Amino acid sequence: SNLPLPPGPKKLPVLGNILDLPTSFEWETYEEWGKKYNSDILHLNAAGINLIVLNSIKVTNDLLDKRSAIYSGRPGGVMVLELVGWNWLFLTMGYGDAWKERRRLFTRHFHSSGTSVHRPRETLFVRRLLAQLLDGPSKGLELTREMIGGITLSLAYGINIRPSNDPFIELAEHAITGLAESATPGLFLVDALPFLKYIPEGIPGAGFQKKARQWRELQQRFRTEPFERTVKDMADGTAQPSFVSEALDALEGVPDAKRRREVIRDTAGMFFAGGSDTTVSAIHTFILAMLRFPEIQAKAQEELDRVVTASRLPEYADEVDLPYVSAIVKEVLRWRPVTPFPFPHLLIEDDVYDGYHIPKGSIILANSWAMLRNEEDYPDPDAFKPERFLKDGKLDPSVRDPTTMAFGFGRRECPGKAMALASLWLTAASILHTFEIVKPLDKDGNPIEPDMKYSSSLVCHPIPFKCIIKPRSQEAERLVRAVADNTH
Ligand code: HEM
Repeated sequence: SNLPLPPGPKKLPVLGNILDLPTSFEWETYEEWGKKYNSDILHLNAAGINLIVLNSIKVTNDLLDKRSAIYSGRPGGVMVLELVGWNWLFLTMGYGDAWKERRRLFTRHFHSSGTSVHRPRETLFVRRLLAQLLDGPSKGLELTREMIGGITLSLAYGINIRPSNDPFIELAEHAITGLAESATPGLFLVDALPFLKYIPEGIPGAGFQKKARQWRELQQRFRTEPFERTVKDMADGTAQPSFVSEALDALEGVPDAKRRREVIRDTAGMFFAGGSDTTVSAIHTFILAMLRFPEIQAKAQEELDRVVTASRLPEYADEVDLPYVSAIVKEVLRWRPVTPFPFPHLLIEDDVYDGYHIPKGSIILANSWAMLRNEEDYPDPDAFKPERFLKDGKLDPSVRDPTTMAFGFGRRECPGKAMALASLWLTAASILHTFEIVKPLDKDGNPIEPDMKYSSSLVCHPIPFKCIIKPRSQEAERLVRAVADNTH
């Protein structure tokens, strides 16, 4: 093409920008570069690989949404993922038939009966969480992580998850730690240096080889063990309804059943792989924000007391009458995005945009972090301010909804969005209604302030912090125990 590439930092021969590329909190550097080069679309080159960074909602919508037929690939042959063997997750698959088949299977499960598939199970697990918090007020972070793991595994496999130390949750957690680490955006650059692949394990600096071997073993167990358990439970007649049981039932008499069974097995893995760490990150940010801003917590509790009253727990049907709680959920997703850089897309054909040539094979990085903090839509973006979404006591539809950016874009948009929002909303409403989130005290009786730091990875988490989640009143404690007794 005779057209120029989008602007970006000066490139060295062969290496391109590889020496300039940030390896942590990349989204912040790319936002700064956007300002420096006065462009919402940037071009970088990592030793021959074209990277296109999109820093605004307009450019991202124009390309990833409106031209999604050519912007929905995934960078193939990501070496680290291949080494660990995660290519069976459809999150990592290119835009082709294998991806389409799995994505269709996944979404059909939720579309057929909508929210009734996941909400009852989410309600059960959230209520169980409340009872567990009574006995472990300082274990909020661990208990919410186990709860989300339980919801995703239960919906995928119908396995009866133990309230704590469940072996399937532990296996899945360990396996996904490997995925999260190996999929960190900076590590994509290892692909630009393919010789790293051949360095023997013992050599210093090649530690990732050894890690990759351990991660591979866990990945293989995660792929098969929970699925085989459901198959066994179905044979014994003890299986609870789940994605796997319903999809396998529908296979009766279908040709090609062996291959399809493998497709079902691998699609089921996406529930935990896509839905666990992400939703946990959002819930932990919610807890952190409530700890840091007690006045916002109190306002939400005032709303809950008025609408739900102390005699019962919040339910999904209350959502429309609890705009402040809903605004908190939106602000959680905006203020500290779970995936500041969603999983990269790949452009599968040459394209032209705004007078720029965008080469086929470019890796597209949509900077959700920059979009969710743009000052035009969200003045004073650093502040945690649920009020920005409200007008006259209602959600204000004229304020851009962060959920249109927090869950990715185009045909690759997160298919678990509704489930994630439901889990997050009910957890937030239920904890706020019955508990108070407070800072623990040090030995001198002073409150321990959370340091508000975050990890830099594909899925970002607050660095673990201390908090106490204690019942708001004896009445609240009695209510939680009574409901828990009825749920078991
Ligand atoms: C707060 C929670 C969540 C957030 C922030 C989140 C965010 C994302 C993002 C940003 C993507 C990439 C989109 C893109 O490429 O443009 C994605 C993909 C995906 N998510 Fe989620 N997600 C969440 C929860 C869930 C849940 C609960 C599930 C399943 C039960 C799930 C399943 C998936 C799957 C299967 C994909 C791959 C889609 C594809 O490549 O076609 N996610 N998610």
